[in-house]
Amino acid sequence: MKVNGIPYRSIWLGSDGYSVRIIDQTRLPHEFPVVDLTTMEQAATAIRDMWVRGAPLIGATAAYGMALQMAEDPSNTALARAYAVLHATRPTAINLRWALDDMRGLLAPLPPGERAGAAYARAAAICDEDVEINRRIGEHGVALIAAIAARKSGPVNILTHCNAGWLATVDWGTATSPIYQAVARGIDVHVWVDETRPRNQGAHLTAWEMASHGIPHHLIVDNAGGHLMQRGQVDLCIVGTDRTTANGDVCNKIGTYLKALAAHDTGVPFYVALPSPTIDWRVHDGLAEIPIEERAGDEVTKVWGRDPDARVTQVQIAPDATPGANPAFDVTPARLVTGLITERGIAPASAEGLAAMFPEHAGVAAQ
Ligand SMILES: CSC[C@H]1O[C@H](OP(=O)(O)O)[C@H](O)[C@@H]1O
Repeated sequence: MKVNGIPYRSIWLGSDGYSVRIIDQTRLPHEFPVVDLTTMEQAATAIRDMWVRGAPLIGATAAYGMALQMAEDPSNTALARAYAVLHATRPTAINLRWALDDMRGLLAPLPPGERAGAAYARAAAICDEDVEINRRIGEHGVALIAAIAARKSGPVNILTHCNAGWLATVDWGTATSPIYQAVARGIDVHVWVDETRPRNQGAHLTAWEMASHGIPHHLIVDNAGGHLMQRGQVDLCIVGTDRTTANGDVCNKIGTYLKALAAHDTGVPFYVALPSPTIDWRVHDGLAEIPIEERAGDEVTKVWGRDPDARVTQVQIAPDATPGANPAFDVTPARLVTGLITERGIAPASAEGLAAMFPEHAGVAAQ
């Protein structure tokens, strides 16, 4: 997307043809630092410490992490170590394993001398594929927004949780792609942006995306969504996902389940924007099988922001003696999901719905 009129992706190859450039998202919205990754270990750090985050972008960064390793040392030992180090960075987003399996499957059979070139080419292709997938998600999802706009006066009020924007992907975003495409078509929208404690990806990232794009929006506390739904102030919920099971259970940022419960109770449509690499076809019970990342407690007891002297700093909001508990994701059962907006169309949140949309995976899902 454009930033001050300049088109950006969230990850791109440096002009040297070797380094990988990213935006350090931990510094947004107050700074926009572009960082050069030059080693696999730096790519792992970027994922683990959430300089980059969002399932598709995590996968893309891991793919380039493998390429950086192959450029430095294309041996079988280095390939295995790169897979292990990158895979250990974060446990929940399936795109990480998907990308690493894709890269290892490509590279392992190749002679070491051919691995670096193949790795960079495949990492670039994964990025391009993500952009096209998200563009298509937008094309399918915008119809939902247009249908609401056709039957109401005033803006279509959309609630989203965390950041499933272009910053969470290579471009367009998943949950935001229908919003961007609605705006491009002149549809009047307004976005309720959940701040999304404790990392505040909504406040720091989604609000920044909406403001940068001139899209009307308000930042709200996570606990306000149900209240707004009860009062008819939310027409549609669209969220992202980090891993969706073969039967449509959706793992996403902590707090998503509570929004889905409120939407179900108030009759607000609750859609999940779902690129197919985020489907884990081997999993059928999200609650039982999806690993939920536990992050540091101080992400709960401390918060980042800009002080009156314009310094980006961290302050403590709880007593010294108070530990934080910090599950980073939750699982929304398929029964609470109105539909899954994929790059091929909108599917019911069910095994049948996903198998019909992606018949080539039906065999794996049936196991
Ligand atoms: C398009 S995936 C976005 C997804 O990723 C976020 O998690 P995190 O920021 O921790 O990587 C969040 O769950 C978003 O919905």
